[in-house]
Amino acid sequence: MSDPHNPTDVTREQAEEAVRTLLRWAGEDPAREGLLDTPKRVVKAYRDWFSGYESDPGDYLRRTFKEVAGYDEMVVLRDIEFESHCEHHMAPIIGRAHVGYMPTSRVVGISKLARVVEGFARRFQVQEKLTAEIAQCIQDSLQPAGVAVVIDASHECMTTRGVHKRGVSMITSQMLGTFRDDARTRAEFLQFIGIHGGVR
Ligand SMILES: Nc1nc2c(ncn2[C@@H]2O[C@H](COP(=O)(O)OP(=O)(O)OP(=O)(O)O)[C@@H](O)[C@H]2O)c(=O)[nH]1
Ligand SMILES: [Zn+2]
Repeated sequence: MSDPHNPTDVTREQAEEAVRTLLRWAGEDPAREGLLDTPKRVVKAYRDWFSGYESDPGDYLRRTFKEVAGYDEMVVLRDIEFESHCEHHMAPIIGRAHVGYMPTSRVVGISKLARVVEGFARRFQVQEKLTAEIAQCIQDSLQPAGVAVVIDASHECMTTRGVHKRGVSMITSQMLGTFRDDARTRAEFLQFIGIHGGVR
């Protein structure tokens, strides 16, 4: 029977077996009582963490509003919290995204910008790609005069393993159109999101 939430060729049973294999690799006994339901829970958690593959984030931006009489300045949504996973270690990336765009004739329901962030975050990512994908999706869908995306995130592959550096955050930005070409527009956006001359 086909499962609308599983567009892949991997069955749930195969995914659960892979979790049991990893448990054994870590030194555990998957048959231990406390771990019996763990593969089922992990597979369910994966459907949540990686639900971004089930949708095209651009679809969230199809519904726009034309009646914005007189408004011709930037729209900024700041501090959009997100969780993602790095594609190198499958470890969490936890952070905030700030998104701005300069509407031309149409605006979008503001929650939809956060949905676009979620749609790309709930995939395996590198932060640079996540930043660029969000910006390009908004640019392609709304065709505004410009888009700005800044992401500030911490990578658990750096904090809980490997180099073990806590408190480090990575900041990336992707500026398109007027945010890229006009220093004053970019500065206003950075001021709106609370980054002044690099100090938050
Ligand atoms: N540029 C970038 N690097 C990332 C991101 N997420 C994780 N990384 C880095 O990806 C790199 C992978 O490096 P490798 O040397 O292949 O992996 P590794 O041996 O596990 O490296 P260490 O983390 O240094 O132990 C590491 O430096 C990670 O910190 C990201 O979103 N962007
Ligand atoms: Zn990583």
